[in-house]
Amino acid sequence: MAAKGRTELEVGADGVAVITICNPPVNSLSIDVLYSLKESYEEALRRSDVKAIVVTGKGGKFSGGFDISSFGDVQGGQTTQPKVGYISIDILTDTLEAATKPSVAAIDGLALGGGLEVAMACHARIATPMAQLGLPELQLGIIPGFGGTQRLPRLVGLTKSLEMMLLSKPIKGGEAHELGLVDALVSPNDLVNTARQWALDLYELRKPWIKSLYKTDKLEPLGEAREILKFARAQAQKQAANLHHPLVCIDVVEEGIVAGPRAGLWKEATAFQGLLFSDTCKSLVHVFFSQRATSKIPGATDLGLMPRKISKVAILGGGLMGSGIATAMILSNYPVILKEVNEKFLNAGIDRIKANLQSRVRKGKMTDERYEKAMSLVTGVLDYEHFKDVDLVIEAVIENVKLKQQIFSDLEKYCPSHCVLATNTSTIDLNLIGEKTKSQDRIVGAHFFSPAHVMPLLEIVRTQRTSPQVVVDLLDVGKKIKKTPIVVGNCTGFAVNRMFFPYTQSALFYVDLGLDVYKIDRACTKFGMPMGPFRLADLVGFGVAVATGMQYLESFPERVYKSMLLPLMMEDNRAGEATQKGFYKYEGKRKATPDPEIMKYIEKSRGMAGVTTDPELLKLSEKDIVEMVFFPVINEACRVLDEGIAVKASDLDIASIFGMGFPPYRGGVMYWADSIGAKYIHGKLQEWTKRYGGFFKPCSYLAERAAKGIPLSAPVKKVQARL
Ligand SMILES: C[C@H](O)CC(=O)SCCNC(=O)CCNC(=O)[C@H](O)C(C)(C)COP(=O)(O)OP(=O)(O)OC[C@H]1O[C@@H](n2cnc3c(N)ncnc32)[C@H](O)[C@@H]1OP(=O)(O)O
Repeated sequence: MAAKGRTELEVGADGVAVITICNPPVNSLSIDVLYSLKESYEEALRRSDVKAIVVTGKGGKFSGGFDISSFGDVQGGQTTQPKVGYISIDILTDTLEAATKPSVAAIDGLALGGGLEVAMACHARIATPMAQLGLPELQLGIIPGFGGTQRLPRLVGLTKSLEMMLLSKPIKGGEAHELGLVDALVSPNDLVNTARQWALDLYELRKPWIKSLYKTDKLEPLGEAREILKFARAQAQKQAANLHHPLVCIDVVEEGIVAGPRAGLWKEATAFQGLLFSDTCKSLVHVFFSQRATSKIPGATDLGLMPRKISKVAILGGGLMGSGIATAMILSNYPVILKEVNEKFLNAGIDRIKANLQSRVRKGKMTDERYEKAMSLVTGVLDYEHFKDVDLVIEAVIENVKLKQQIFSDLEKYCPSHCVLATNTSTIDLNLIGEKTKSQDRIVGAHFFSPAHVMPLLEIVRTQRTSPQVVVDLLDVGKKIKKTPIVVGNCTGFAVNRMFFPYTQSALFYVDLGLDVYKIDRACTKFGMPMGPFRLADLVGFGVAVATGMQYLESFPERVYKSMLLPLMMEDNRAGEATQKGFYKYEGKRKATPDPEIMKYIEKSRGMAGVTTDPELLKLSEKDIVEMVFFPVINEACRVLDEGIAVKASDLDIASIFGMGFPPYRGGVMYWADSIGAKYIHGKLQEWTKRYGGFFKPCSYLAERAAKGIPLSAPVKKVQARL
């Protein structure tokens, strides 16, 4: 089998051996690369014409870390792994760091995970200002495994190193220099030459020859270190109580501080090995590759089309969504025309954009200068005069079909013929919106999630007539504004909202049957959702929830539960967080407090539904509740796949994580479903159908796969995808 990457060794007349990591696209450290690194080092150490060593990466990237694509093979036992500690101790510590010749890492682009760990085993590091350095392993469910838990605290101190590891947050070259992680900052053109000179300076002892593993000056005294570790443990528990590996990371760091770095390295190597086989790691690696796969769209991105240049964007509507979308655009330097119907609404829209940006300034994420520059990209208008040279329009007005139809026929008149015409509707069929135009080939959905400048998902909706070029254009804009796109087909609710509609629906149903609102929310948050269905309904607002419900009722009447609870509460101006009261009370800073008063609405709703409460429901465990809320979501996700609305199951995993906050460490809704098994889910849905009725009826896709033992995520063959 051909080697997966290698290193190259080149010895200069100055006596410096430059070892270059070559494994495109990100110079990941496959086992082949690591063995080759060891061989190159051994050769450099052997050769009498080599005085010192520089390690760098090909093509302006040091290394993106250990080869994640090999994790699957390792977990499945398809490849034999080196013995525990071989890479971190035998290669990086006892070959690189303990070498009799000094080495310097020359870092441009990425030095992530194993990449940074290799660099930290060198005796000095030179970086460019734009280089990104970090240990993001925890986002893959593992811990740094090549000595990072030991060397990073010794180079930047405990507090900063824990922050970088626990938040998987890389830093730029400049900050790394200030912290002492890198020794000098230079331009990319000077990088290798400066590193060569530095290596020779080390060789000549003109500069100190430092082994990071044995540095102690940055480490806090033991008492203080214990306090920092205690605080980190509490924070890790608070942020993700279901996750074990952040605590393992802290334990391993502690071991190095208490028992010495060599003991720390051993503990790290053993823990790394164990975590590599955990369900959390498997799920998070699935998420990593699924996220990258969302922008590979059959029939669009495989046609060799290049995205067209989008120089100017127009947004219609300066409400919550429109202003959020405008904010996302200007943050990525797109000039934006914001159109409203009158001066008052326009000013309110501009003020919202200002408020979005000011909040970033307050949090220290944006300078005043950058704020001014971003705001200068927005032009507020009341007519279509400025639309003659726009390349992309995003309509974000209220969900009214007639209004949208009018707008799209106006857009056809005023925008140039190449302009992409996008709508941010969250539910309305795109064919209906474009019905009065002849521009169906350039009409597309650009469904953002609120707040649009924060939420990472962009649902791109394609009708049967939308041209592949338009999809490619929008994918490119999505990438530039740093969104994760999923491309889906056209139907009421599209993929994301449709899949998650049963989340609230089933919850409302169980409340009528006697289950407690807060118990349901608690079970869902313990499972890992950012909020339960009732807290979510409060956040979205009952008005929106009811309006969306009406759309579903029209399209899928057989599986909409007509609860009266929301309309009843709305009658008393109890419509969610915006009215300070919904299922919770809101006082002060968005703190949600349970409110016993809701019982009177629940009792009335139960009476109107004519249902008797089911005492069996009161005995349910949290696991049962989670199943009862999520299995209908899985059922709908299966329909979405079966109908070809989504291309692949992993897109729905990403949609559930980035659109709804489904816990990534469970791999997304379909991945989680397969971990439970179609047969079990089908059996439960059938049982509830008998007991409670048609809302739970398993769809044919689910029934068939359960019967045949086929995973729900296995590719859909029989239907022609609607894309
Ligand atoms: C023992 C050690 O401690 C363990 C480790 O090192 S674990 C690995 C730690 N490293 C990481 O977590 C970094 C993961 N990668 C990333 O965050 C991002 O890919 C990046 C910042 C490096 C680049 O981002 P970006 O430029 O947007 O490109 P992106 O599309 O993500 O990646 C480009 C390609 O490289 C692949 N890739 C990125 N990092 C990789 C890695 N570490 N291993 C294998 N493939 C990798 C991606 O899958 C993608 O492949 P594709 O083109 O076939 O889809």
